Amino acid sequence: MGISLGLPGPAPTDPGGGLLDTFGRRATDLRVSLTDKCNLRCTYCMPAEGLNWLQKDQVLSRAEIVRLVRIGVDLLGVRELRLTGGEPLVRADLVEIISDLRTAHPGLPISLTTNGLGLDKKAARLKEAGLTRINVSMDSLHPDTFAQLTRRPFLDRVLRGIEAAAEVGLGLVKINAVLMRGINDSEAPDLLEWAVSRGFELRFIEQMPLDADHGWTRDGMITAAEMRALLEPAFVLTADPRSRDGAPAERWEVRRRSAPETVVGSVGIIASVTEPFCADCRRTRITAEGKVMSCLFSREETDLRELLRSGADDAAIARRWQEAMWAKPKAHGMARTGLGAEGFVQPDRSMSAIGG
Ligand SMILES: Nc1nc2c(ncn2[C@@H]2O[C@H](COP(=O)(O)OP(=O)(O)OP(=O)(O)O)[C@@H](O)[C@H]2O)c(=O)[nH]1
Ligand SMILES: C[S@@+](CC[C@H](N)C(=O)[O-])C[C@H]1O[C@@H](n2cnc3c(N)ncnc32)[C@H](O)[C@@H]1O
Ligand code: SF4
Ligand code: SF4
Repeated sequence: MGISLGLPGPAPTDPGGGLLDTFGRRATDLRVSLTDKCNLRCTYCMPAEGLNWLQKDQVLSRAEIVRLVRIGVDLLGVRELRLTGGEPLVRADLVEIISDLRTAHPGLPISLTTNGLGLDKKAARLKEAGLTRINVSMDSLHPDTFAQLTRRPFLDRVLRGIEAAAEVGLGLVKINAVLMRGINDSEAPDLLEWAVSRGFELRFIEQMPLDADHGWTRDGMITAAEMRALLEPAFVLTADPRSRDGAPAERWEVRRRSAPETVVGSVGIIASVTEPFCADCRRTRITAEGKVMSCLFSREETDLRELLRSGADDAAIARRWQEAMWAKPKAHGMARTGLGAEGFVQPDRSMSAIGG
């Protein structure tokens, strides 16, 4: 695939141009999906029966991942790396991949987004291999609600994983919770109390239309404004003075209403639907099978695996990556923001198959 028709001129081809798009944004934050497989079936992401998993040889190998990251960092201005999936912990060579990446890039921030299953056994090795930080997804502290949302009864195992990550010092542990109406929305204050009392940074996430079941509706989702209202009876939230710096999460300082003089932590709200942050988007994604997706909602994908496997040199791969990013849509895969609005088409890929 080349440059989209109608773009103002060709993509910059000197590597110094970085991963620039036609709206002047430069991607410096690389998200690599290590696998499409997962051991949970979250209702807002996967269908109950799972998906047609990629064959082993369709998935990027350890060496291919390391090479792509090196091209991103050394030639294209990537400054931060996130490993995700699917569920990255199901990848047997995860520790080795991180270790290779750390050896190649001693100063690169490398973080992992995971559902936490099996993290209790791997946290120490991940830290030793050079992982900088970790985000763990956990939507509920009630076993039944957790099982309803993930279709698996594994809350205890996730909690053990979070504890282990904190114990080995995997940076500031962030917890991701998608709020779903009538399921876990009433739990928002309890989740926040749990997180601040343990020193974790909780982030509430607006549900996006990226579920394989296509069950998302604009009216059904919990908005950022509702999230803040849900927290208000128990907490005072004030804008966090730290710079947002292109992050999806808008951060708020948290004080308990019962003791409003003390800041007890911070909470993030990720409002991809109602308060989008596309104008400052710095992301480039690579799927588990080696396709560049310039936006979570892109309908265009650019294959790098074929180049990797056909002997192309680094410069050719960098150029194809630059072309893909040059064609990045303005917002939400379109020329304007508007998830669920008229003209919006949900991508064929669900969140797990993109790399959330
Ligand atoms: N619209 C949109 N939402 C995103 C994007 N990247 C992540 N998100 C949302 O943000 C949530 C949290 O992502 P994480 O992988 O935990 O990390 P992060 O918030 O990007 O990064 P850190 O705060 O630095 O850890 C995801 O579950 C998505 O719902 C993006 O590029 N676009
Ligand atoms: C796709 S998962 C991949 C990593 C890992 N399996 C996990 O769950 O953390 C990454 C993040 O995407 C979020 N996510 C999945 N589907 C979503 C959706 N439809 N809307 C918003 N966030 C979603 C999950 O809650 C999780 O925090
Ligand atoms: S959100 Fe993460 S844990 Fe849940 S089904 Fe999707 S990939 Fe798996
Ligand atoms: S929807 Fe696309 S443009 Fe908007 S923040 Fe996400 S990846 Fe960036």
